Amino acid sequence: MSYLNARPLIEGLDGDPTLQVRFDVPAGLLHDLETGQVDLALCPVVDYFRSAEPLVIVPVGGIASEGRTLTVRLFSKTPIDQVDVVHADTDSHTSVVLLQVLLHAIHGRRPTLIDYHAREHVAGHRLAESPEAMLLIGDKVVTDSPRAIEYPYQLDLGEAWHELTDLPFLFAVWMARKGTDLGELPAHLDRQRQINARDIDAIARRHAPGRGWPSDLAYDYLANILRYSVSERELAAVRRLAEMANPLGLLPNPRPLTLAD
Ligand SMILES: C=C(O[C@@H]1C=C(C(=O)O)C=C[C@H]1O)C(=O)O
Repeated sequence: MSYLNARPLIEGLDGDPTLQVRFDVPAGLLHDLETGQVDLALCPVVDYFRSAEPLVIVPVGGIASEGRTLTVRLFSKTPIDQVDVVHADTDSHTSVVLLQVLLHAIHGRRPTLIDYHAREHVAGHRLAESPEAMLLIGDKVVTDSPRAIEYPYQLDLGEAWHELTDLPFLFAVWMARKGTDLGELPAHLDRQRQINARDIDAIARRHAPGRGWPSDLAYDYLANILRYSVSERELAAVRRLAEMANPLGLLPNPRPLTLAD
């Protein structure tokens, strides 16, 4: 996964001669996992329910927040309870489902969603069309943030989820195809995450400038806003999301969560 928020899980792995690491936006990862091009991917959690191949969750690391995320946000020109069309970032799988679940649960709304190639439109401030409402995820929310004067109504999806459910939210987690022999890899990833947790300041300073993040904000984001370990509460959030999304027809295959052994 190519965003800054994956570095606390990835740092140290991409220089490891025993591993081959590939980077893509979240929505690109499932394909590589399904087609066997990679053994393990930090997939959006909804991919677990959508994959053509049965997957297992490898709960040694994920991207989660307990409350606000900073980078998963709906930007709107109209009040959130009146939004009826949303341009949704095609980098995302999970947040597109989460947004629909939240708007339905909080405001009783079922907006129409339109695919939005946000990286092309937003990056470089080429906001040619300027949609009425748009869901954006990842680094671009900070580095190419839409102007508050144009988008005065904003919703942080992690915060709205926490207010609704009192749970953290898990956006992405390591997944593998069921039956893949991962050997020592899960233990290795678990260890690396723990090593990186002691080094977040250096990780933020190393990766912020190249991505256009202010270093202090990158540190706050990685150290205080997001979390990377996966406990029973994060898994409970995935189950709750699936329960809420299923009646809306968003996750037609509500499989029980299978964890890698
Ligand atoms: C917090 C974030 O979580 C992300 C959101 C994802 C999604 O919506 O599918 C997938 C992976 C995570 O990186 C973010 O990238 O802003």
